[in-house]
Amino acid sequence: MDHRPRLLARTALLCAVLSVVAVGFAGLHGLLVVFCALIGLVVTAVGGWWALAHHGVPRIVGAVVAVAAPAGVLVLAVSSEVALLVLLALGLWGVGLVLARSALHAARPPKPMPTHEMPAPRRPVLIMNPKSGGGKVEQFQLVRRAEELGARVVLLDTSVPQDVAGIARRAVAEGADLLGVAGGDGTQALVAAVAAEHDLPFLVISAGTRNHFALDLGLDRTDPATCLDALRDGVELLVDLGRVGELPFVNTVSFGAYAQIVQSPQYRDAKTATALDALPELLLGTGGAHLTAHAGEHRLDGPQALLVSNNPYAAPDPVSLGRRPRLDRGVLGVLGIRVEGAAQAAELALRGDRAKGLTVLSARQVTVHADAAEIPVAVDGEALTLATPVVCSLAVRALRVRVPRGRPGADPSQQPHARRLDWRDVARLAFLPMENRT
Ligand SMILES: Nc1ncnc2c1ncn2[C@@H]1O[C@H](COP(=O)(O)OP(=O)(O)OP(=O)(O)O)[C@@H](O)[C@H]1O
Repeated sequence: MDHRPRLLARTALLCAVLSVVAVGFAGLHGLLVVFCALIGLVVTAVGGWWALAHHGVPRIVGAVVAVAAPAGVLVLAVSSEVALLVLLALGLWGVGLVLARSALHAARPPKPMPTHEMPAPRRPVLIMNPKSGGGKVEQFQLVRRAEELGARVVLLDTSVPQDVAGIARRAVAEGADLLGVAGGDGTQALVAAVAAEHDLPFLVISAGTRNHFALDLGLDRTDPATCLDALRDGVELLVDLGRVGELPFVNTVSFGAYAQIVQSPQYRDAKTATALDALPELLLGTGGAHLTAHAGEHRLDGPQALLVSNNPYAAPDPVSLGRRPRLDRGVLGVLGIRVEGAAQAAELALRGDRAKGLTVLSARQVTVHADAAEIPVAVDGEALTLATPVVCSLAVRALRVRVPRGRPGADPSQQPHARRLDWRDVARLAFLPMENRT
């Protein structure tokens, strides 16, 4: 029997208790510092809301408050007599959190996606975008390396818009027995759909800028050439393929504020300035369509931002989504944000993913209605406009992805511990007999 999870859980609880004891030793002063830190968090969130949701003077005041509040708390904590004890308490709490997450992770490690042995392709065709990732195709000599492994390479001419799905279909008609892409996730999705349509294996080469799909397949994002190893010694994963309206997607479909901002022609050149300019109207509900989403039996009314993903992300954190441990669960991840004022921004800061303004769920289908005939939608990061209602769904395990047998992220149990933390689970793990823990 593995005692590590129990040991980790008990140590985590011990750290948490010691942290409380340290605050207790610091007495009234210590409690005051902790209380001020919480107030500081609330004031920072309120300042942040004013900075994002307003223009002009209120924005400047909000930004100053958002920066001054944590600085003030820091000065107060350092100058107080009990600074060391408070620091110790914070340190213990931090270590406790890390250990608690590790304990839960060790008790129920996510299982890797099953792999399937399939014969190597004999007529692989790889579509490569020389502009992706700032020129990774040339930087990593992908054309030469792929040809050495027996692949035919089609280099995209990016001087005019290319019908990538059409190129892939032609390759299939000419006898390709594998399709692959060295390019961004939008291009990956278009060719993946053609591969799925013909039940052919699909090869992902992480030559884009973000490579989110490659990341969640466990591929090496630092060296796209390693993805070509799948041609020599590969296995297959059966993964889900997203569909939004008539279009395929491999990662995410985004509605609301983000989708609206990336539509803006100025966005590519000045991302932050464009976002700051558009956010007040979008957050206060005057700048975009009113959305209503139906996800299974749930209804999300008026989310300012809505993210639908091909399988749920491990950490329901709207800022850094982390990664999807599996791509074959047959469900969409749904993340909706609705923050209507400074009070709700403060609640979000204090309660994180438990705040009312944040909805996290999974569903087999998501339908987005709007009070407009068309809405901006970002599909795998590409800015599009789609007719409403917009329906998102999944073709379950419809895509055969050929990946190298040895790839760095194959085992999700080795990934950062992003699971939602509930101290009751930690206590159960620490003290209940094995069979009563769930
Ligand atoms: N179908 C296409 N036809 C012509 N040019 C294209 C096409 N798709 C992409 N491009 C060009 O290639 C550039 C790189 O696009 P791509 O999305 O492949 O990579 P990226 O932007 O580096 O990666 P990511 O999508 O991860 O940000 C685009 O800016 C565009 O100019």
